[in-house]
Amino acid sequence: MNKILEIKNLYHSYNHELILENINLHLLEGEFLGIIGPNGAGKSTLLKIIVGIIKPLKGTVKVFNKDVQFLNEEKKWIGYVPQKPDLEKYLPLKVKEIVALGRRVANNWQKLTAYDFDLIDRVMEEMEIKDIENKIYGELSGGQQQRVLIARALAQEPKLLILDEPTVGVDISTQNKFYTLLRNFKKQNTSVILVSHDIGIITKEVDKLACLNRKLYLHGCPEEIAIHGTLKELYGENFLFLTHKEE
Ligand SMILES: Nc1ncnc2c1ncn2[C@@H]1O[C@H](COP(=O)(O)OP(=O)(O)OP(=O)(O)O)[C@@H](O)[C@H]1O
Repeated sequence: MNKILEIKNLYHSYNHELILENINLHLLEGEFLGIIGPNGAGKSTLLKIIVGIIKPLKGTVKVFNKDVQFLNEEKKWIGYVPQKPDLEKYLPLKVKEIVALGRRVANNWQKLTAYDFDLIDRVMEEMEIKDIENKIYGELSGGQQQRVLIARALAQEPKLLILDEPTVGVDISTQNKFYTLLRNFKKQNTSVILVSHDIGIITKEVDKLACLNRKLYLHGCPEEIAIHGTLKELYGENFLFLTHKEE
């Protein structure tokens, strides 16, 4: 199977403080990787490096077998839902216009076709925002905005979908639909990287789990890795709370 992502000996620092240390991981086509770790562990930073927003201090990051800094056309195959999007940018836009932006990236800013419009409608229906398609993004609730951003990424039909805590502020019913959607992606061979604090759900849904706290503690199948000991190491005794007291 094709390698979608390969990270080797990655380091990153902010203001001389090491945030990511010797990270090595890879992702195959159609795989679903979950990343967990406490606040400040470097998860968002790692995603930003994978997307190419931040240049790492050291190490290599290959996406679609190419150095991420040199991606051109391939950039449109990456769908990214950031944790804290730049809201100002979208304020005057309607919901359907933001979702269409995702589609425009994918079709190289050409005139939208019937297929594009159909897809935009479909993802809005899937994320249950069709009824608010004419509302202004900046006037929506946090959870609604999050659904719009997910729909925008889906409209890109990405080969690699990167989600930074996408279900924060989203109600349970939408969360469930969202995870069903992610399972469908797997069938279409889309690779997914999901950062979440919901360890209960993430360990159930993903193929591979990466436990990060500046270093990568574990990277493997959730069933195979000794998650109990690692969570304790990552989170301290509070890990029981994080795992819904199931451990
Ligand atoms: N632009 C920046 N400049 C300086 N420090 C930063 C910057 N971005 C993040 N940091 C710091 O780097 C560390 C890792 O941040 P990051 O957002 O990657 O963590 P995280 O694991 O995503 O955390 P959370 O779970 O709270 O979202 C934190 O200590 C943060 O304060």
